[in-house]
Amino acid sequence: MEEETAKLPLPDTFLEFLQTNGIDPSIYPAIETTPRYIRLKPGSEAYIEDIEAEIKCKLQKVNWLPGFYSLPPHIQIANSKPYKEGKIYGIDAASGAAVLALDISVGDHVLDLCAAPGAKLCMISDLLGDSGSVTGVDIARHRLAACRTMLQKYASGDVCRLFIADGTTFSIMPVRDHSHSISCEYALEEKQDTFREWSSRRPWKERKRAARAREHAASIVVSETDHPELIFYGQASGVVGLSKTELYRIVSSSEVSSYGYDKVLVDAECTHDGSIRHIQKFEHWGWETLDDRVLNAERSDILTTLQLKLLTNGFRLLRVGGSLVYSTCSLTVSQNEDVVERFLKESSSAELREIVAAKDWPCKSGRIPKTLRFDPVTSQTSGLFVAKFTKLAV
Ligand SMILES: C[S@@+](CC[C@H](N)C(=O)[O-])C[C@H]1O[C@@H](n2cnc3c(N)ncnc32)[C@H](O)[C@@H]1O
Repeated sequence: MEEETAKLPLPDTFLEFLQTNGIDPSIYPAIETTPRYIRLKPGSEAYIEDIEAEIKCKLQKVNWLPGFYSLPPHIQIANSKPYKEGKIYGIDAASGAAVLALDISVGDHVLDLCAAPGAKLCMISDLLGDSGSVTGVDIARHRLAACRTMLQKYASGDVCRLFIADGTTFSIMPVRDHSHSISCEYALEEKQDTFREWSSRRPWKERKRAARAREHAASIVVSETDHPELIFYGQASGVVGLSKTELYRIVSSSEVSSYGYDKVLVDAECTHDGSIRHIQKFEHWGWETLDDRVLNAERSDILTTLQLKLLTNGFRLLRVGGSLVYSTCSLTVSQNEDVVERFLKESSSAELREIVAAKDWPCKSGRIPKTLRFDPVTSQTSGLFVAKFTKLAV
């Protein structure tokens, strides 16, 4: 281990950080051998041989994760034809596992509270097909715009809607009743105030208003007093034909218990220290920037407070009996098990659940039983922490 650590190009401050957090530094050199992963767009199975020919390598099926294939670490897919044509997604297998942990069923209404840039949201949407709905929320406009581009590229957006919003206060319910979108009478009554089919060419007035909002928004942060800005909705997302009053309706907690989301993913903002490819980028960015983006951030309470708030609000929007998955690509205890413990202490209706599918996954248990940790050495994936909760009736 000492030999491996000595070979790392990691600065001492980061090594100290890893030691303090009980993180094995040998996960970083493992980048040389950790495979990359792709997920096939459903319907592209027939093109496997063409895809292999285009990216010039054999795809290895990931037996524990349907639709996923591994590639040697040096293979780049971004300029390949199948990637540009939307036949394959670049997504780590651990991220795929976090989505599978949600156990999505046909017709589910799913909330993805930190959605951008959207690899998991696309997977959720593909699992739903043309049933249910996906609501993606993110506070960063440019990142959520990239998510919209991804949905359009893969033609996966039909049941999706995307809101720029603060996930700690987001309150919009899923649209369970789509009858408004087929009722002409209703559409006529609400004509002035009703969402029509989404188009990238927004009416002039709306574009002007959005541009004004952008100017006023302090950098990327959304004003808490504004309604969340809807930047995309698909034809079957339940938004078409809905009035703005209906969309932004405030609901009581008892309504949420029955009509809230069936599944919620909180893939929370974190220090990304488990993402080996992210950490590798500091070689280009300059290791000194690691201090601000990882080390100081981890030391500050702001990040863990944000994570707890995102988890708490995501859980608030869940219906009774629904499931929530909390994940981060940090491997520190403070951003994972500690957040889970604080949340369970404060939320009497929350119960930590075993992730049943995980019996076949190459990961280990977190410090709290039923939570999971993926890392490059154990799992041959990027680092990820995953915990699953259900909402009890109290
Ligand atoms: C780990 S990334 C999510 C990755 C995403 N789930 C995916 O699969 O592509 C965390 C995201 O949280 C967003 N974020 C940070 N603070 C937020 C907040 N208060 N509300 C909503 N999103 C937030 C960031 O902009 C970032 O896009």
